[in-house]
Amino acid sequence: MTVQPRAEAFQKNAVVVSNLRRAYGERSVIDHLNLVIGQGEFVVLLGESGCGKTTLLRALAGLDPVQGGTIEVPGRPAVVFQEHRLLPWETLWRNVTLGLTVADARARAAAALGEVGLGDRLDDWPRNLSGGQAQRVALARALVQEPKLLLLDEPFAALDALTRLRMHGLVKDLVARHQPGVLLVTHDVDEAIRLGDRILVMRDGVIAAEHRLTPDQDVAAARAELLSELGVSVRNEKSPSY
Ligand SMILES: Nc1ncnc2c1ncn2[C@@H]1O[C@H](COP(=O)(O)OP(=O)(O)OP(=O)(O)O)[C@@H](O)[C@H]1O
Repeated sequence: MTVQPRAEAFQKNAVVVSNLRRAYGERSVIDHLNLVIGQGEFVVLLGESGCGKTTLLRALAGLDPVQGGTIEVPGRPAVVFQEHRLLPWETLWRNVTLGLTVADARARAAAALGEVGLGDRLDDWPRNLSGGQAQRVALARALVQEPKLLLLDEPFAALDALTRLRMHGLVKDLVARHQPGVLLVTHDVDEAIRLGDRILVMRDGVIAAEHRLTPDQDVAAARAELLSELGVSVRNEKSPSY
């Protein structure tokens, strides 16, 4: 279990999770988990299938009840899922501002869609979008809420490799501009290294390891270490066997 330095917990707009417990019946899936996400910090949660990543994300989103501990989130988090979850009967700009009660909704949607490169598609329909474009609309819909916490549950997993790389660049830019705290759930070690300021390796409902990445990071070494923590054997650092 990783306990963050106390100083971080007092940072403005930080997300603070203390001693979190989430159980299904008698079975604990998350047990005494502690986590701090600073404003503008990009945290990646990496872990094998079934270790509790989505459970943690859903608890942070306020979608599920918890059985112990506390979660402090500034404002209402925005979530982007693996599927875009756009409403097919609404135009793109209406999808982006659905649930927002603001007078200038169309202008806000135009700005958000502009930021994801779809400023000329306001009146288009979800059915006319590629997978990557639909995920960009989902991102615009999240960012238009100006969240202090952005939760990303494998939003790039269904995209082809090239589109995924482009989305990484876009998300990195958007986060730098808007400065929400981010928690990204992924299985993809390279995605974690590319995007994260900090990578948390989750195992059996707790954070088993933590890596803070620096710009001059030795990527091959970080990848080898993460794969080993995930229990994946590698033949050598340059050609991981996954
Ligand atoms: N509604 C539920 N009822 C009972 N058990 C559940 C429920 N949802 C999840 N679980 C269990 O909780 C554990 C963690 O699930 P979770 O979906 O958080 O894992 P994950 O790390 O996100 O996995 P994946 O990477 O495959 O999505 C699993 O053992 C799963 O079977």
